[in-house]
Amino acid sequence: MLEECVLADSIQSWRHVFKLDPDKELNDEALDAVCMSGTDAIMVGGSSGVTYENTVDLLSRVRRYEVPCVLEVSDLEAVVPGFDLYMIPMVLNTSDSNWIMGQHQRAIEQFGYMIPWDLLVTEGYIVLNGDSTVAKLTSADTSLSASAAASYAQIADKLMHLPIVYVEYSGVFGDMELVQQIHRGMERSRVLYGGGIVDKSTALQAAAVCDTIVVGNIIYRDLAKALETVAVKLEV
Ligand SMILES: CC(C)=CCC/C(C)=C/CC/C(C)=C/CC/C(C)=C/CC/C(C)=C/CC/C(C)=C/CC/C(C)=C/COP(=O)(O)OP(=O)(O)O
Ligand SMILES: O=P(O)(O)OC[C@@H](O)CO
Ligand SMILES: [Mg+2]
Repeated sequence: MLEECVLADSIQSWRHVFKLDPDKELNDEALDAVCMSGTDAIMVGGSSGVTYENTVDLLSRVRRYEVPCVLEVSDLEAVVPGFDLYMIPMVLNTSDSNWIMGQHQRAIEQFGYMIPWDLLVTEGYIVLNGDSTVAKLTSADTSLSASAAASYAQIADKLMHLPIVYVEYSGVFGDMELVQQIHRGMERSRVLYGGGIVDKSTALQAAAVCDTIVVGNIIYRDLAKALETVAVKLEV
């Protein structure tokens, strides 16, 4: 568990994050390897099939370890108390305001005084894999040029002062030149990159052009390869 005074600031030092999906099975041995890997944080989240029950279950299992554990909120029904931080996505490249601030407005109205504001960290999402669940769910405009994507990132950084720009290619390895162009334009926002990191090589390529890499699906497909990606903490 993180000390309260460093909670939201701690994201500034993250180089590597494992994203665990409550809707997917991971046995105790695999979870032990992930939590003891040296990763900077475990992010719990998914864009479908996330429930209160499977989120509580995963949190309680990760809590056996010292590693920070944060919830990426994708469904209000699955907001569980007890995480170190709550990451709040706002999708920048959609014209559906529901995913920019509609859900957020309803969440704030519903949770009201219960919201631990100091624990909330907003992520400006730029969703770029048109085949991903998250792109379909949010009707994201994924056919962006590098300069268009970089402009969205600048809105997050310079107009909205968001702490995080999340370049989301969930499921495929993205365009590293585009990610680099986004990263070069940032003054304050930290750039998280996720999508198709499947081994040390892809991890190193992504880590070279962003601040923090996020490794997801490969955990469930080839754990040894997933664990290789933590090497970016030493090599970049
Ligand atoms: C007491 C206590 C703990 C109070 C809680 C305080 C709190 C957190 C209050 C809520 C405040 C708030 C403003 C909440 C926002 C609510 C909400 C639902 C916002 C919408 C977020 C959003 C834009 C969701 C869209 C989907 C998305 C971007 C999900 C992120 C995760 C992601 C991309 C997963 C990867 O998905 P993918 O690989 O494509 O698909 P699979 O899951 O199938 O693999
Ligand atoms: O599952 P992958 O493709 O590793 O993507 C990680 C993360 O960005 C998903 O939200
Ligand atoms: Mg996924």
